[in-house]
Amino acid sequence: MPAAPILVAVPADVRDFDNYRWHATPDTYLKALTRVAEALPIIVPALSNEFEIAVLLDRVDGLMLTGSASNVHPDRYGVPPSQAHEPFDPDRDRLTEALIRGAIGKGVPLLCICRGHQELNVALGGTLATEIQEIEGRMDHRAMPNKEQRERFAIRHPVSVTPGGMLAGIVGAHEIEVNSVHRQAIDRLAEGLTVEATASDGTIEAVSVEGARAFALGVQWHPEYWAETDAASAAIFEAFGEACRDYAAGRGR
Ligand SMILES: N[C@@H](CCC(=O)NCCCC(=O)O)C(=O)O
Repeated sequence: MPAAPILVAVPADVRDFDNYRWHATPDTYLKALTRVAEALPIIVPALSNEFEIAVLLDRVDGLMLTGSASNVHPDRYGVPPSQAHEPFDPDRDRLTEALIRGAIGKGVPLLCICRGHQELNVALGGTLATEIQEIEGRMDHRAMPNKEQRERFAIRHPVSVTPGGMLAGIVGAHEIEVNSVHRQAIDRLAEGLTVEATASDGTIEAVSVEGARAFALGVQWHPEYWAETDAASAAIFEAFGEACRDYAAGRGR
């Protein structure tokens, strides 16, 4: 880790355990940021009514959204909520929507993973499909239930990377193997997003923000899980770290 590392904001999930309400984020994302992007992660509590988003964004060099078992509340994309959409984390939804819009507006580098990729689409006006494994022609993108993390993240499938796109430039391949731990996916793509990768069943696996002033990428899979061992996963975190360093240098940090 450099002496003056870049600072990357990581919005927290809200979880209740041990008789407390926690604002927390999984360690895999934090280690991928420190070890591969060479960034210092700053976990941001999902208390967006307690501070100014703009003040936070003024102080960080990047924003990374993690995956989570919770789903974006369907009210945010105009679909009536049902049990199939649960569980929810409304405080995270409120925080991430404001951060995504603020980061894109300001040109802060943005990496959105799994739930984060779905949040990016919703924040820009798109919608999500739920329980996609029940839709005719779609694959099962869920992890095996009740297994250890090593086994849950072991199931891979290929994704086709859009030739000439931002992701292709990062991973240097037309096809990569990705892990898959989700049951929702982008349904209507938000205006302003470009598809960067798709699965063979048509699932949108990666997007970028058209005309973004900095790195702005969403991936439906989990590069953080293999960031130290898989070339494509490492390349995504390295490129994000580089973009954050460029952004920091551009504003004299
Ligand atoms: N909840 C959404 C997002 C999926 C996601 O972010 N998965 C990360 C891992 C969650 C886990 O470990 O269970 C969906 O299911 O599509």
